[in-house]
Amino acid sequence: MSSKNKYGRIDEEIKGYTQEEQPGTEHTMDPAPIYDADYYKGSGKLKGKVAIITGGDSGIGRAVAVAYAKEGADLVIGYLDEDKDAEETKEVVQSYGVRCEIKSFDVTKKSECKELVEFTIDNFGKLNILVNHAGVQYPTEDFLEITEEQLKSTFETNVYGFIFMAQAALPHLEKGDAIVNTTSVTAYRGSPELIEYSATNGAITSLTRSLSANLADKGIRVNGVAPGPIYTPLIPATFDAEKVEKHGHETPMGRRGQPSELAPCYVLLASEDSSYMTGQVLHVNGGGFTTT
Ligand SMILES: NC(=O)C1=CN([C@@H]2O[C@H](COP(=O)(O)OP(=O)(O)OC[C@H]3O[C@@H](n4cnc5c(N)ncnc54)[C@H](O)[C@@H]3O)[C@@H](O)[C@H]2O)C=CC1
Ligand SMILES: CC(=O)C(C)=O
Repeated sequence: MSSKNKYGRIDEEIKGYTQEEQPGTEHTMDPAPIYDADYYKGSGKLKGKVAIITGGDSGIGRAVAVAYAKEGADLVIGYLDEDKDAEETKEVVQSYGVRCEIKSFDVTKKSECKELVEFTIDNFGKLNILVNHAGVQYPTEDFLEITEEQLKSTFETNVYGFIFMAQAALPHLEKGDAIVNTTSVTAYRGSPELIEYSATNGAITSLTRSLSANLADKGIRVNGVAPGPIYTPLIPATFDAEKVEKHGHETPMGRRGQPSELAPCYVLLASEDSSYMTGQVLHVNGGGFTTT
């Protein structure tokens, strides 16, 4: 296990490199992302809860899985096809004494989203928390080169997938349960080369606000987290080596974030500690970006 937290690694310079395909893989990343902060101690905030995390095999999703495990939640991890990462996540999560099941699925297919939820109910008998995190991005400098296929993939994964998962989960959610959606800083400040991706994140932010209003009277809360530049497989799998090397350098804090630095926000939004919060987005981005 490569990434127990060391504060000393947070500022680490990273030499640029890339991965061949998306989704990328975490077990091939060097240095490995930090997903398990040893200063983060659980205190039973999610004890007895069952959570689904889409895209939970790696990156931010993996760090959320580890923090949820430390807080006592049983987990189902949904992911596209990165079996080795998913197995590794399952192993780490289980080391914290909770149950974890993993399932490969395609979030763009409504039927497979339904199957992931049914798999959860079959294994755990209930569902309390849905973390919508699976996503794709295709950096494209020339707006005219955004193909219909790319547009479809981005919207079907990042927007349709979130809605399909929420629809599948809703019949099982009760008062006190929660949905947490991952959006992005790009929804708030735009991105010249992630145009349709930023638009999907704008949609996720709006979805979060609207669904929160729709479900408020049921006592089901819907909130979001908007990460800035975070070191995950998505980055070397989609950006060139120079961008990977400089990722996050533009932020006021002058560095990329690590997945472990976001996980506490996902714990907060899933737990009773945020019982009067709904329709909100927490911004974890190294500072300075517009957050309204
Ligand atoms: N890493 C970053 O700098 C930022 C990431 N984000 C968001 O984080 C999410 C990406 O996660 P990261 O943790 O960065 O990277 P990651 O590469 O670890 O995660 C991507 C996940 O999406 C899943 N996925 C992709 N297509 C799928 C499909 N069709 N069906 C099921 N699962 C699918 C993959 O299996 C993988 O687990 C996205 O929603 C992205 O918008 C937002 C802002 C910044
Ligand atoms: C900011 C953002 O969404 C990425 C992927 O860098």
